[in-house]
Amino acid sequence: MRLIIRDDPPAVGDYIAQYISKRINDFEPTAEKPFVLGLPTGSSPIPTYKALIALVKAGKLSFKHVVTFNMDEYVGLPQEHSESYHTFMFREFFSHVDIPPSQVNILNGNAEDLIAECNAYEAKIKSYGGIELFLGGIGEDGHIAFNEPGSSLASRTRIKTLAYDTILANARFFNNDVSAVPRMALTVGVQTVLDSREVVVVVTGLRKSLALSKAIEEGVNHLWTLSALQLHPWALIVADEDATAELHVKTVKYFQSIERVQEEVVRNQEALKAKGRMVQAGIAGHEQDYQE
Ligand SMILES: N[C@@H]1[C@@H](O)[C@H](O)[C@@H](COP(=O)(O)O)O[C@@H]1O
Repeated sequence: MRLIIRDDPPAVGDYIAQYISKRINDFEPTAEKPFVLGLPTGSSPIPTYKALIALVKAGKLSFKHVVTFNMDEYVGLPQEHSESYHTFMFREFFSHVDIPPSQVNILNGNAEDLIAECNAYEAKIKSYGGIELFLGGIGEDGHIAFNEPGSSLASRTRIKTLAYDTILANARFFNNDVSAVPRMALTVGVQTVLDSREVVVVVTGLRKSLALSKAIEEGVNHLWTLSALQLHPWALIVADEDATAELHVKTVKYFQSIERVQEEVVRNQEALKAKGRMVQAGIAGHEQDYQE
């Protein structure tokens, strides 16, 4: 796992957008071989979405051959409701980039058969050969997607009852009316996230600091579902300074030293590539990056 620390949410957003952009561009997606991207909602990814939109507008990135799968959706909230994750995604991101709407996948929380909807979602992800990169956020209780404390770490897409903490936290999007927050959601499982080839998680703000320390400084634990990332071979958390408040100085220093080494490795790899050796050795793109 790697942890990158930046000063504030906009700097976190810029870092992640550059990172995702590089991944997509290196992948060279086509209609036959699209880049499959998992996406979250919430306020934390908004700076990333803004920075990705800017890259598209600058002609440096295209979503034409990207297929997306969103993490979750409320159950029973009309799709056109201002706080449905469907509305959120089009408002904050999809309407501003060149992705064909037919390549956007979001769980239908109003499906007649919710279990069939979840199973079909898993099957559709599989039909694309899995998710290349899953971007995620976390709740204050360390949940990823809507995998609330106590969720099975082997879980897949399913119906979830929201934890009281999450209902309270999300009431801010419903005029602070707790009774207006849906009680259930459809969500990808922890295992669905772990199955993707790469996971990138944005963690910003002081209110996420306890969850971050629980997830990376303690053991894998179903009460802090983000901690399952410790089992992933290619996981990256990008946090702002505020979110690191509960971490040990030693932890922060360790990850900062990794970042320095990583920069050096990437520089060396790029120098080698420039000399044409990488191509001969058959090493290209994704594999050349440094991983802890
Ligand atoms: N289901 C979503 C999560 O995917 C998201 O990570 C979390 C945090 O939201 P925010 O970024 O607004 O703190 O909110 C909801 O619970």
